[in-house]
Amino acid sequence: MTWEPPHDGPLPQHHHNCLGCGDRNPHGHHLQVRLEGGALHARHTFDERHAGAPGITHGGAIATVLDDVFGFAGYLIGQPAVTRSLSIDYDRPVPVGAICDITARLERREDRKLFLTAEGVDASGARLFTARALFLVVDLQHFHGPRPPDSSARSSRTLL
Ligand SMILES: CCCCC/C=C\C/C=C\C/C=C\C/C=C\CCCC(=O)SCCNC(=O)CCNC(=O)[C@H](O)C(C)(C)COP(=O)(O)OP(=O)(O)OC[C@H]1O[C@@H](n2cnc3c(N)ncnc32)[C@H](O)[C@@H]1OP(=O)(O)O
Repeated sequence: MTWEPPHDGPLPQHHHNCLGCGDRNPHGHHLQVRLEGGALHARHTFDERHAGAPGITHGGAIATVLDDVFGFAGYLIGQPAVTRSLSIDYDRPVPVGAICDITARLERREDRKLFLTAEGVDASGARLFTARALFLVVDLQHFHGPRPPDSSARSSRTLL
């Protein structure tokens, strides 16, 4: 079967329990990631569950969201890929409850290595954070380790 690049629009979640994008993870961010002109986009609002200092989003929550948005790069190339390295510059505090627009791009590919960049901005366009990541393409065997007991969470609408 020939793989075709996806069209602009919403991309499928990684799987239902994914911490970033899974629709059935009660602790998840429920990200909805879209492809727009070759870039990955997510509009997200962190809430009180994601606070570090009062009213300010925890840096780890931002890292989770960035990692997951980068994880959609697999859809750009038609192969799964996982994080090998993730680096974040936190430029400004991200207020809890404020809209955050995240854009990630695949800058280049070298064999299995995907070099990615991302930026998050607030509603006024001010930069909140930037990030770089190295993802490595893996085969589906990579995911065939121990499985969660609730295998019913998988469906044909998801990859895993
Ligand atoms: C059939 C159709 C499929 C269609 C698929 C479509 C879409 C896919 C969608 C979803 C995929 C599914 C879900 C996952 C996606 C997202 C979830 C969010 C993201 C995550 O949550 S994901 C979990 C966290 N993640 C991990 O759980 C990884 C743990 N880890 C490992 O499993 C191994 O670590 C592995 C396999 C990554 C690599 O292991 P390895 O042994 O194969 O590779 P190695 O380490 O040797 O590195 C290879 C080359 O990278 C160079 N290199 C290494 N580090 C570097 C650095 N920092 N800077 C520059 N270069 C570097 C080396 O120097 C070498 O370079 P060279 O090849 O040139 O020698």
